[in-house]
Amino acid sequence: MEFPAGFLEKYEGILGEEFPAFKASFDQPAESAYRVNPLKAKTADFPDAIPNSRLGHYGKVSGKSIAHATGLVYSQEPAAQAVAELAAPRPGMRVLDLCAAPGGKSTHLLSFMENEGLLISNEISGKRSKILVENIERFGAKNTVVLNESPERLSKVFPDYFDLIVIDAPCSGEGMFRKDPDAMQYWTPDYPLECSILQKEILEEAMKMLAPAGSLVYSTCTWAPEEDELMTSWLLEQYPSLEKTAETKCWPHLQRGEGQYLARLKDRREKDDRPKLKAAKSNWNKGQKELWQAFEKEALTVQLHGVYQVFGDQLYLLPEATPDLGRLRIARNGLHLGTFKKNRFEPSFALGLALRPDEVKQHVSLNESDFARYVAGEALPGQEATVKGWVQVLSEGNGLGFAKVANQTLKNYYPKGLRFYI
Ligand SMILES: C[S@@+](CC[C@H](N)C(=O)[O-])C[C@H]1O[C@@H](n2cnc3c(N)ncnc32)[C@H](O)[C@@H]1O
Repeated sequence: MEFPAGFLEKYEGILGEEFPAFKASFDQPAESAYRVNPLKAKTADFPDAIPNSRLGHYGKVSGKSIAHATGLVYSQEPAAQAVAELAAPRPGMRVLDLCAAPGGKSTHLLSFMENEGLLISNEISGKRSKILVENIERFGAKNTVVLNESPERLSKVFPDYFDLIVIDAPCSGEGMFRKDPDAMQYWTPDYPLECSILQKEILEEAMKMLAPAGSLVYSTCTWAPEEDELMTSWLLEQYPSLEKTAETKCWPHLQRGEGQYLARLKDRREKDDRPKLKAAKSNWNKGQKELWQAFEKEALTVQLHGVYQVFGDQLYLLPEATPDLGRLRIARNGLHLGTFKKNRFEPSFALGLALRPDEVKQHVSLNESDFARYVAGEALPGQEATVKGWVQVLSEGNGLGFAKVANQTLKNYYPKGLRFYI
């Protein structure tokens, strides 16, 4: 592997005797892994569990597999899995993932939250926030708002608000060099210092949003001390109420995985009354409420609770305690429930991914060959005569959207932008 000038010399100085093993690790293939999603109703036996990880397994999953399409698995290399494993929020917490796309840490955080509390998953880049939404939806999140904002604008809306903030910072990316050699193109000896300046700006805004007694988890996928240990020291100096409660660095010559640094800092201020933020409010009209309730009664076995908001003809459900998001740029206003059509309601694909089968009255289960036809957008004739109207489509026991059955044919609602051929 060709490294940028100055990179090997830097790590020879830092690692000393360990350096030859570090250098040799780049001759090995990058390590692949994935996590299993505990929010899904039906799981499976996956081999090769990662030691000391609650959800991780070594190995590759195909993006065209049923497990991937239904959100049962999420590909993430092993070292990156250490971040949310350390953060591990409890259900009911207010959590912010400030630099979230494409969603590796956010979906892992969700795995610990049991769909209770609130996750604000934020991504500054508009394009990347769309991929984040897709991944959050596939995961089946019911308690997540995706924002497309700068840290500065967020900190004005959420002062002292979050119990846990994860900052998986934009960084010099040295830990990705083996997996993605293109990541080397930006590296110069000064690049880590340049990244550290941006990281300080992001951390300053994050600290304005940390609730008293909250925790901040800071991570990078680089080994550069300027962005890792020195950044944590800077935080401890700037914010005397913080205490370091964990710090780890992952090296490819010492463990199976790529590069990662992570630190957890706990705020020692007394837990007192936080500023009360204005709550988000339902904004639907009577007719819209009736159309949703008619659908709920016809198709679901449960009633959904939260704040119902309509944008244009789209209906969303926010967790009960969501604050008013004001003028923030919203990429996903909670769970997308569906679309108001003339005198009827059409459920969304996201709702069919998020609901467990026992929350829906009718289902159509796809075998492997029907799955291939369904994700390619085909209608599926030959359904049972007793099945009519909205059904949740299941594959290997997990939801894969809603579809409508009429005249024994399943009409395909699989989103056009997600269709693929196997
Ligand atoms: C390391 S990546 C995040 C990876 C993500 N946490 C995951 O696990 O999938 C860092 C993210 O920070 C975003 N970013 C870049 N500049 C930023 C800034 N000034 N403030 C906040 N986020 C920024 C990038 O767009 C990128 O998506």
